[in-house]
Amino acid sequence: MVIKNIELETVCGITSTLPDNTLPEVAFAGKSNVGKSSLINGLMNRKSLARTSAQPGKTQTINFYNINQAMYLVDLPGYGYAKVSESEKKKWGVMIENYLHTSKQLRAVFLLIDIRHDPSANDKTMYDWMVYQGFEPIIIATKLDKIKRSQVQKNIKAIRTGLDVRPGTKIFPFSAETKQGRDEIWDYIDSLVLEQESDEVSE
Ligand SMILES: Nc1nc2c(ncn2[C@@H]2O[C@H](COP(=O)(O)OP(=O)(O)OP(=O)(O)O)[C@@H](O)[C@H]2O)c(=O)[nH]1
Ligand SMILES: [Mg+2]
Repeated sequence: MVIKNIELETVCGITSTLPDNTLPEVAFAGKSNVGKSSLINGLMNRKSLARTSAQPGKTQTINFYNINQAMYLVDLPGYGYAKVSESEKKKWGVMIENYLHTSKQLRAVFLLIDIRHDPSANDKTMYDWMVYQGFEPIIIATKLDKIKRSQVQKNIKAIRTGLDVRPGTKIFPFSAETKQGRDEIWDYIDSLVLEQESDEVSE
């Protein structure tokens, strides 16, 4: 995707109505601080359009970035952030699940896992829930720059095992620091969006 034009078009809080978008969407889920907003900045070639923070719990709304008037990248709040109250956590959970459940334009869900750590129980619950909802989650192993190159395959295997992913599940390693993995992720997103365009032509 050659980025020509980006707009943060919609920001949805807990009580907002979700937009009735007509363009395809791809969404990025994962625990707080895993690097969702940083990945979206990396994909958009922007330093800080999506706000990021070393403190978990930065993104508290669902943010829709319109790319080239062709599609949306959707930044979700993280789960598993200990400092948020139980009731707040529940509301965020409901907001995320409601979006994933009801969006008509969602073409793919990416689940981000920190490449340094085995997936947590929350990660596994999220993965299983997505599969149960009929998604084929694509995994992005984030913070690739934080481990040695010789560790990469071993850690990716640990993510595969920890989530017990379905055979054939794609796992893309990515670093927001070096942008390694960016082109592969865009190629994959492009293939999803272009698929829809060719469907429209043939209809
Ligand atoms: N070294 C390194 N740091 C990263 C990478 N991706 C994210 N970070 C850092 O990790 C922290 C969290 O990144 P965010 O992008 O805000 O994470 P998030 O998943 O959006 O977090 P919430 O919005 O709180 O759910 C920030 O300090 C980032 O700079 C990466 O690939 N490499
Ligand atoms: Mg964020």
